[in-house]
Amino acid sequence: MNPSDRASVVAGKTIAITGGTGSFGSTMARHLLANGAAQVNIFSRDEAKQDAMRRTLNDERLRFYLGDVRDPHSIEAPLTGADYVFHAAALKQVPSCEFFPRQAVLTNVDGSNNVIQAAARAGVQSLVVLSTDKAVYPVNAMGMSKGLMEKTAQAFARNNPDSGLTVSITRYGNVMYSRGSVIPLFLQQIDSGRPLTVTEPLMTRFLMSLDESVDLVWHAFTHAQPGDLFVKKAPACTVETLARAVAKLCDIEDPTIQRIGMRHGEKMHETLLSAEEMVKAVDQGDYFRVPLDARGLQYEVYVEEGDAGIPRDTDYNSANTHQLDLQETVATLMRLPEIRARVGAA
Ligand SMILES: O=c1ccn([C@@H]2O[C@H](COP(=O)(O)OP(=O)(O)O[C@H]3O[C@H](CO)[C@@H](O)[C@H](O)[C@H]3O)[C@@H](O)[C@H]2O)c(=O)[nH]1
Repeated sequence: MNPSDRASVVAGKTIAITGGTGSFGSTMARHLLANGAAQVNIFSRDEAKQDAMRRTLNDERLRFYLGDVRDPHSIEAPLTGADYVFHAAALKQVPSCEFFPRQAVLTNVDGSNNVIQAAARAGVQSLVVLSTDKAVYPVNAMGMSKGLMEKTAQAFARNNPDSGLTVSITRYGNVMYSRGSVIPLFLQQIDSGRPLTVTEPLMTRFLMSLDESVDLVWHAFTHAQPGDLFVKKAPACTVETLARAVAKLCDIEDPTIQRIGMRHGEKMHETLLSAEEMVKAVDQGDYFRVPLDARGLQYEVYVEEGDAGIPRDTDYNSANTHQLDLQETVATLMRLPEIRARVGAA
């Protein structure tokens, strides 16, 4: 989609973003304002971040709402009059959700359901909920709660075919340089002369930039049918390659690597689409779209009339996607503004 198409979609519209002060939310807000949105409602729990965003963006089309997705009343005001909603509010840290799984359920499952119900009541046209590769074949509480959020969104679409609300889902992998993630950690370790802590050298992760995650959400909300799920195709690399690439950018050819082992709830490889989803996935070039399974519970009808094929494809994971080598990983990192600023490139 080119920039003028984006403008035609959001010009004059009101858009609400839950978790709007996070890195996704604030980047999306900038895009929406630049494309002529009439109003952008930022909903989050963090008054200090809201104040900082108000000062930094300094745009009277921004409205700020304090609240928590766990509190259904607090969501009503920012969704009233909204045409589109992006639901990014979540508990996202894998280790903390392992220690407090009930908190993950309250925010990621119940809170997301509150957002979906409030959006339907408010007459919102399109709601995109943000999920993660960790929701597929989940092994940790964060991924399990995000998986249930996806099921809640799909069930809403299946159970409310006459609703004016289109709910869709985007899943993405690791967003490079996101707060608390491994790339800024490796840079800190280099700065303080410490070894680079690598969990398992051969562990792989999909790599995406923040801009690519925003592109995916744009793609979803301009192409979605109710209940659709979208992923963006992405390359991956091993964490050892990532560590060596970050070191190389700092002119260190042979960094000291300390192996620390897997953390709570981690997987060796992440999966963006399960084998079962790959069977149904529509290849849209840079994206896969997985349509809603809109069947009811009377499966015999579908076996006689429909496709009784058994899922037989393989999943789309961070070990079978394109693997970036050291040079490619360096080049990928160099596309990030934070890295370019750091190494003094133009
Ligand atoms: O000291 C460290 C810390 C992490 N890692 C590895 O680096 C990779 C990335 O780790 P991290 O940046 O902490 O991200 P993840 O734990 O993979 O989770 C991130 O990526 C998810 C998408 O997969 C998001 O949903 C989460 O919110 C986000 O924290 C993983 O393989 C880790 O094992 C290391 O090697 N050394």
